[in-house]
Amino acid sequence: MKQKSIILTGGGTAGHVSLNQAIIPSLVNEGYKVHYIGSNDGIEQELITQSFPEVPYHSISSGKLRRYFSMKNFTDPFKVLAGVGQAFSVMRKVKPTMIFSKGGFVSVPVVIAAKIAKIPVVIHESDVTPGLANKIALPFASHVFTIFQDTLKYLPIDKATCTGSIVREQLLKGKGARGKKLCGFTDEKKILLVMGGSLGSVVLNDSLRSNLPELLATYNVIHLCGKGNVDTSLESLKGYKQFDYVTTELPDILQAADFVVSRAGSNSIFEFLALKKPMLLIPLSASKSRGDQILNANIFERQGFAHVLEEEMLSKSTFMKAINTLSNKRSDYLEAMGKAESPKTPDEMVNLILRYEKS
Ligand SMILES: CC(=O)N[C@H]1[C@@H](OP(=O)(O)OP(=O)(O)OC[C@H]2O[C@@H](n3ccc(=O)[nH]c3=O)[C@H](O)[C@@H]2O)O[C@H](CO)[C@@H](O)[C@@H]1O
Repeated sequence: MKQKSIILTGGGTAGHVSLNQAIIPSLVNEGYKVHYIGSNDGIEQELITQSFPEVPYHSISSGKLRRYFSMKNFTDPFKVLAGVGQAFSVMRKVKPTMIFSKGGFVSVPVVIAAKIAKIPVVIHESDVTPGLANKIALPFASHVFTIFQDTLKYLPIDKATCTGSIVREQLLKGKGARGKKLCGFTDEKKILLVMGGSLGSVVLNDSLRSNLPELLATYNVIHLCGKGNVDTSLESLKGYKQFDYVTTELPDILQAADFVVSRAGSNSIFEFLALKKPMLLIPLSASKSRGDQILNANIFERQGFAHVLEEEMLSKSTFMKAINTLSNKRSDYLEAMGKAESPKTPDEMVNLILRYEKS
């Protein structure tokens, strides 16, 4: 029997790739030949080709979908059109039984091409409110899966299902001792992990660094600061370890951490929840985004998993005060997180997705 193929897409930031990384091993176990369509300059190319060399990566052209005025708004539709053509020819060659899209700009031409090629599309939305790319993709999709229950109210009732979170299995297998060794931490101080999402956050980086002398008196700090944001002048500081972006090291680093300070991208916060890490969330403000992280963060705070500090309220003193709250209420957060639903396994998610493939 001929091996079945499936095409995954999604990118722009790691938040639009994480779930794909999680399900690739399960799809391969199910006997599928997995292909990936992404852009040629997005983070997805590195994440997929480095971890899954057996997955053919097809890069296409795609345009950014902006909510603001830019001259590029006149040229990008042509890039999207070119991307549709490129994605269509990949589909004719690969003949997939379905497309799974995790969103992000690059997924738009892929989903449109799938409609033209009459290939079923399933999409996934991990934030409370659907992102722009997924909103555009929705009419072309057979089904949409969500992590948050609240997302269902923004979607057609007959084609949406909430599955809860899925965390890549590798992240659950870290060793704290290895994480500490990697950072060169030898004393018994608690470890604070600061992570500004997959791209890093200048706001979080600045807040942390302005409080470092005070923080290092009590904590060891691991800082995932984003590509190009390592401050070499701080490299010799005892108890402070910076990385721009980590891949295979992340499970050990997460395991080593006692607390987390983070943006509120949905993949990250569900990973912290799965690993029971009390978290201070500083969501990306509504002035810089559609406000999705604020909604994600508020839901976590209501459930007792997180303390939230709005970006507009962020200062040297509110940052330190929030860290103290996190530390003082650590056992309350752990108790609430202990009662949370466990994430779905990648195998369970794959079984749900494959229900929509072309027979
Ligand atoms: C600026 C922006 O558009 N942010 C969006 C983006 O965030 P972003 O891409 O930051 O997404 P998430 O926080 O959801 O996920 C980040 C992923 O990167 C991984 N990671 C991070 C740092 C690192 O060094 N190594 C590593 O592997 C994390 O484990 C996680 O799986 O997508 C999210 C999910 O749609 C949205 O909620 C965010 O609003």
